[in-house]
Amino acid sequence: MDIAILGYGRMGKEIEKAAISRGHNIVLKVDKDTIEYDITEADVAIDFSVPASAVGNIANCLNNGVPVVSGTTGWLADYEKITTLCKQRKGAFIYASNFSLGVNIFFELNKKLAEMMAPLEQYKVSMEEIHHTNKLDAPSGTAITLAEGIIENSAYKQWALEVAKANEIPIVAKRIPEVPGTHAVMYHSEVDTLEIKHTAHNRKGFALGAVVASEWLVGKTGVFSMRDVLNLG
Ligand SMILES: NC(=O)C1=CN([C@@H]2O[C@H](COP(=O)(O)OP(=O)(O)OC[C@H]3O[C@@H](n4cnc5c(N)ncnc54)[C@H](O)[C@@H]3O)[C@@H](O)[C@H]2O)C=CC1
Ligand SMILES: O=C(O)C1=N[C@H](C(=O)O)C[C@H](O)C1
Repeated sequence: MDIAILGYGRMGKEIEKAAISRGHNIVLKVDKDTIEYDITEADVAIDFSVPASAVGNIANCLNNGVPVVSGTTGWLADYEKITTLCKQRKGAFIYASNFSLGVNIFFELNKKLAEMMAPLEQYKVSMEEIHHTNKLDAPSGTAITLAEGIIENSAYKQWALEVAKANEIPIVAKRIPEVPGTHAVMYHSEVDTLEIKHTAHNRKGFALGAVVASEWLVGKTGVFSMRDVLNLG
């Protein structure tokens, strides 16, 4: 396939390597100083840019009939606007806060665990995410997806950064140089702590997942998630 990379930063460069290793061509590399480009040169576009540019980049793909995979986090206030546009244009779109296989299995475990812990009032949930110091958003998109998975399956109503009220899930966001991404969900009681944790050792899993998602998306119409790509039900 001919792939456009929108955002040629840490992830854009990793996606380029993963795509080439799977036999694809990179026909466009768009970054903040790219003045003009024709997105229709690509069979599919993969956006890992910055929160402020993601919506414009995705809309440009959908308006030009190019399927688009989005991994950029921090723009979800406009998610409905994008999914509406995708349906209007009969386009193809996937967003995932995290494209790695391990985290997508972690998402499923987290939902199942939340369901099991929900009746046990002696346990209080909390979350921690750790990322490199260049990250623009907090909490991470992955932490938000994990919190949403708990909210769907328990009496918790909302998440909050650091200080949480009753019925809110407290998320601590730490920034430490070079950390690719670590997420933990903890249930504390007076007698013990139950913890599930995912630690990314590098960015290869995110990149491979995004390329696999782009291969899966081409030829389809609709709004999809990694659950569809990985057939997780
Ligand atoms: N969903 C997932 O699996 C993952 C998501 N991410 C997310 O991907 C995004 C990018 O992460 P990194 O590559 O680490 O950041 P980065 O800062 O290394 O790269 C972002 C790039 O986007 C460029 N950019 C700025 N404006 C642009 C525009 N208008 N069009 C195209 N590019 C533009 C920047 O100049 C920069 O090169 C972040 O939102 C991050 O949270 C990161 C890793 C995994
Ligand atoms: O910015 C990053 O680096 C990452 N961002 C994603 C997120 O916000 O969850 C995914 C991964 O944790 C790395």
